[in-house]
Order: sequence, then structure tokens, then C-alpha cells
Amino acid sequence: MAKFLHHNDTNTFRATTKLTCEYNILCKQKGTESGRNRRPHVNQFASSKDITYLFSCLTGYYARVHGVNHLLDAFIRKTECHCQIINLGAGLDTTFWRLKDINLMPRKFFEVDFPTVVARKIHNIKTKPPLSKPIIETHSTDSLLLDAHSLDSDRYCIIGADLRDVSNLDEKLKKFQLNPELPTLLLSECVLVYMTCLQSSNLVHWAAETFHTAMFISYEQVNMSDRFSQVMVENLQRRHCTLAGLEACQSLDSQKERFLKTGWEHADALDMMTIYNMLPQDDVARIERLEFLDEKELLQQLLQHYSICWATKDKLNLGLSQLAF
Ligand SMILES: C[S@@+](CC[C@H](N)C(=O)[O-])C[C@H]1O[C@@H](n2cnc3c(N)ncnc32)[C@H](O)[C@@H]1O
Repeated sequence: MAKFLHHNDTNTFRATTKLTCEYNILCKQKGTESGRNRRPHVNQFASSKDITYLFSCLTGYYARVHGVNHLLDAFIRKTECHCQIINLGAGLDTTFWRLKDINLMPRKFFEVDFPTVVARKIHNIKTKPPLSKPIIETHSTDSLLLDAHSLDSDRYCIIGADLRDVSNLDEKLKKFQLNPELPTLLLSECVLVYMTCLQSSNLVHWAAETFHTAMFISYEQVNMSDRFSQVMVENLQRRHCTLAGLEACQSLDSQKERFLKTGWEHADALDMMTIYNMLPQDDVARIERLEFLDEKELLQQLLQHYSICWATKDKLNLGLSQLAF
């Protein structure tokens, strides 16, 4: 684990950030159970089941970051960077900074989340030069809009909005120079499942109507009708986390249907176990060694219950439907 945390590859960094949330939750649970306030070291977890769970999550995050980045980078390359990205429900995601680091910047990168989340992120950007510097470096004019609930520069923009209110979302994005004529990548990771299926279908439909050449990448749960998924849902409910859109997560087909019924021309979906098996195997072996992952059953179950679904429409005939794993 320590070796993994110190590995300086940006994918791993992002995976680690996401894992930290999971680790904190587990620590909190352990802290409460043992009546201690201090956070236990990973070695102090009581049962090897916890550790297996933690390392399985870490490997799952690794697969997710690699999988999503694979499609995202392929889209930007296909459009030769003449494109825009909208990360819906971006949270504290750091993709903009990764793309700047590898010199694969779209014309503009938009992020949308609830105003409270956006305010927290803007505060972080304002107070941390490694985050603010790339935004300033890629901004050419004097005026950089920055207030508590939005940030707008030439290449990066964060907007506070509720994704369930599509007309308000559309209005805000256009105010910040969203260009419907540009090839557009929309990304949602663990976001659509928090809305009802009607609300997520409205969002996905708005995207299909607004952009003539676009790709939508959605990462979230799948195969949510067995015993394992029931336990997953119960665990989330215990953390006051309700998944209102589970109906679309029944199968890979139901994931694709949401797009095919709302104006997208092509949709594909794979579960994360399949994607994990397609990742470069030397890298997979390295990660498994770092994580001491000798018990793979839980990992396989977790990976079988997450998927990446991607949909395209392609008026400019860029060949977007060929983007795959
Ligand atoms: C599980 S987090 C995922 C964050 C990010 N996509 C990632 O992968 O790191 C879900 C995010 O979606 C946001 N979200 C959920 N429902 C939303 C809505 N209706 N409007 C705006 N943001 C929403 C949450 O605030 C949260 O930041």
C-alpha cells in the first residue's frame, strides 16, 4: 500500500485520491467501533476481509481510471484537440490537470457539480498554486472570472448547477461559451445513478440534442439484481447514500438503452472485469504485487458490478463509433 501511494503516475494518483475516501470511511467505521478517535494504520484493521476489501477497491479504482482515460484520451486524439469536455458531477476530479501535464488539452474543459461542491473546489484551486498555475498559464486575457460558485478561464471552467435541471444547465454552460458546434465529450463517473432514470434520460437526451458530434462516457454500477448488489446497496444506504437510478443499472443492455432511446446513434458497454482483463497485463501484475492481492474473488465480484458505457453520434464522420477498448 505504501509503495503504491508513493508511485508517481497520475492515473495512480487519481485512483489513490478516490481510494482515500474509501479508506476514510473504513477508518471511521473502525474508529467508532473501537471507541478510538485516532485513525488506525492499515495494518491495524481487525480482519483480513477488510484489507482484502480495501485492496480490491484500490484495484477497481485503478481499472476505472485506466478505462475511462483510455476512451477520453482516444476521443481527444481523434479530434486533434479540437473539442470540448464536460465533466458532469465532476466532484474533486483532476482530469484537467492530467491533460495539461500530458499536453492533450481540449479547447475548453467544463466541470459541473452542486454549488457547494464547486465552492470547495474553487477554494482549493485558489489556495494551492499547483492547481491554480496551470489555469493561469492557459489563460490569455486579463479577465478571469472567479467567484465563490464559478470559475471561468479560457480553457477551464467550473459551474455550480443541478444536473436535474437541464434548461438551467444549458443556460449556464452557454453563458460560459460552450460551443455546440465543437465535438464534445461528456463524462459522468458515478453520477447518473444518483438521479431517477427519468432525470438521467433527460440529461442524456439534452446532450444528444445539443451536440451533433459527441461522445458520452458513463461509469457506474451494473448487474444490480443479485445478492452481491443487494449488499452493496444496503451498505450505501447505511451511509445515507440512496441510488435513485438503479433501474438503468440492471444490465449492460439497460445501460446502453438509456442512450439509444434518447437520440444517440451508437452505444457500447463493458463490465469492469472485462476491461480489467484487457489492460496491459504487465501493469496489472505490478499493481497486484503492490497491493498484495492474492485473494481475487472479491475483486472479481466488485469488477463484475461496475461498467463503462459509451455512446456516440458523429455528424462530422470522425469515426467516433470505432473508439473502443
Ligand atoms: C460519487 S461522486 C463522483 C465524483 C467524480 N465524478 C469522480 O468520479 O471522482 C458523485 C458526484 O456527483 C455530484 N452530483 C450528484 N448528483 C448531482 C446533481 N443532481 N447535480 C450536480 N451534481 C451532482 C455529487 O455532488 C458528487 O460530486
